Amino acid sequence: MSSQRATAFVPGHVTAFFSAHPADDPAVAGSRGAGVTLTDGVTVRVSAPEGAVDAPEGAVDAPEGTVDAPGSAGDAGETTIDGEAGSIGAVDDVLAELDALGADVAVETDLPIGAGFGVSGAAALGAALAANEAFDRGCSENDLVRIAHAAEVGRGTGLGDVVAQARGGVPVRLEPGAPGVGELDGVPATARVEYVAFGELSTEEVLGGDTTALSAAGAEALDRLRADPRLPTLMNAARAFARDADLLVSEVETAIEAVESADDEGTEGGDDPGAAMAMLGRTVFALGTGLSDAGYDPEVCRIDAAGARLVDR
Ligand SMILES: Nc1ncnc2c1ncn2[C@@H]1O[C@H](COP(=O)(O)OP(=O)(O)OP(=O)(O)O)[C@@H](O)[C@H]1O
Ligand SMILES: CC(C)(CO)[C@@H](O)C(=O)[O-]
Repeated sequence: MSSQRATAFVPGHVTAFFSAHPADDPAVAGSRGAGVTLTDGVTVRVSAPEGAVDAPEGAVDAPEGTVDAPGSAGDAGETTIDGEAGSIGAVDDVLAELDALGADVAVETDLPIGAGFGVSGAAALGAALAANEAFDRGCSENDLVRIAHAAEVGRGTGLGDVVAQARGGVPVRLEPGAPGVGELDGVPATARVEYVAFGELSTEEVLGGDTTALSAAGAEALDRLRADPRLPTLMNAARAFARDADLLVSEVETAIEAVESADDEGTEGGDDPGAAMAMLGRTVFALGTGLSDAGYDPEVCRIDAAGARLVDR
């Protein structure tokens, strides 16, 4: 059935550690690693222009010349980010792939952009889910994840966020790539998540540089998590990764240390999973109450249980 407007919600995704696996084929390119998906995420509403969706049988024809031919994309639509005109390259590429360039796209998020929450991947995947529905394109979920993954990888704004966001929970990327190529597992867990974003770190710059040392550290972290798929091990491996990959920024290092000290002084005996750096942003995240215990004023959400989905809005 065709509908002219559809909305999707896609969880934010914080990568705890990763190794980069570039390839010419964007479905094969990606990352290994692990992270957490968040109940804080990105909502994407797509509106198809009149006439861009095949009219149901028996529908009255619109007067000639007033609408585009059924199925055509028509003139380029508008994208807004939190109500302001803007653009996200991966979203444009998703719309082009779905022959939906005429769509108006409204991206809404409380998450900061460029600070390690995978907002561009979420926007791309949300646009794919919502445009498929609004334009009645008939793609499967795997098709849409593939399209969004290829757009995100093609733009250099992420490698593994889209597949993780499609899954939800605590995704572990065992093999890089889109559905049918990559392989996912997960840590079966839920938790409160706290985070403080201090600023942006350019994904394109890090991925465009030499990733050899980073990827070696990411491979080691993944081995540790596979041997013990639990949240404290995820956070320990993430802290070691940020240090070994030489990505740790000073504000985040200070916050991680403050969380550790507050935990040592706590009455519970220092068993909190602690804090780590969000890849790739100047952002610290903690599982539990570590950041608030350490005197920060963090945003608070939870691990998202469901993954990307269409919503009634
Ligand atoms: N206000 C904005 N600030 C930063 N980027 C923006 C903004 N508006 C649109 N963009 C676009 O959004 C994309 C941001 O991608 P980028 O990979 O830097 O961030 P991200 O997806 O939020 O997360 P991550 O840091 O996890 O990779 C880019 O394509 C950029 O051009
Ligand atoms: C490269 C990356 C860290 C950017 O957010 C992420 O996409 C990932 O883990 O592949």
